[in-house]
Amino acid sequence: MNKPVIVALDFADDFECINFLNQFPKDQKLFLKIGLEMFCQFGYPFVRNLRERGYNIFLDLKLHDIPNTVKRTCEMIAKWDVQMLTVHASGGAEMIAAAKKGLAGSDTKLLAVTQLTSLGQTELRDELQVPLKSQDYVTHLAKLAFDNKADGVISSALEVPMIKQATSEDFLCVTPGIRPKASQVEDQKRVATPAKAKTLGSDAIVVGRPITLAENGYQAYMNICKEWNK
Ligand SMILES: O=c1ccn([C@@H]2O[C@H](COP(=O)(O)O)[C@@H](O)[C@H]2O)c(=O)[nH]1
Repeated sequence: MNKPVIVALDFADDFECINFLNQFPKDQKLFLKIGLEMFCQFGYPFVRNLRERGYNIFLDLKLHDIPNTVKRTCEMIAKWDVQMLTVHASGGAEMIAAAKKGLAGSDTKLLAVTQLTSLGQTELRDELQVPLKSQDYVTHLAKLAFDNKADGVISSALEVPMIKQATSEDFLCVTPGIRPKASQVEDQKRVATPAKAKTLGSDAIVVGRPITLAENGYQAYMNICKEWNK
């Protein structure tokens, strides 16, 4: 897989989303992330519609439930021909393994979310009561995901070298929390620029608001691609 810039489609309505996509040239091969906001409103027909238009799809549902429920959900999603799906690594070894079993026979990559990029060291310690350093916690969850046959993880770009060292160079590190130098950080805590993510070895970056809220979304996307592909 080429190292893609994945655009997070966090829109309140599908009309706004399609208008956004119409800014891009027809032959632009886009990798799109559908998250909870759009999936809860528009469901599978929306996913199918975008697949039929030729887009690659990262379905970011962050599943987190008992193993049987996650497995049965993954069996359904396995029929949807999406390229990536997320579960929470903190759901545990059995749940991650069950998700992978559910996806058997499909080409969907299973990615486990480690520590959300909106959580920093303070939140980890004071709110979640995890006594580890953020990088160690992320690496621990990544190792759990690797040992239970996930294809990769979601982390910040900052942890990628440690994750690759603890798992394998081929273990996918897909990194949100990407902020080009000039943009606001908003609710993200562990952030990196596209250039920094590339240097650190991310396999794909996920970018939402710096593109979707830009005055010219296409130009913002192209600027990020230029920095990422340099
Ligand atoms: O740890 C995580 C896991 C998922 N996300 C998702 O990525 C995008 C980021 O959007 P921005 O607007 O670029 O902040 C968003 O859809 C999140 O749900 C994440 O940010 N961090």
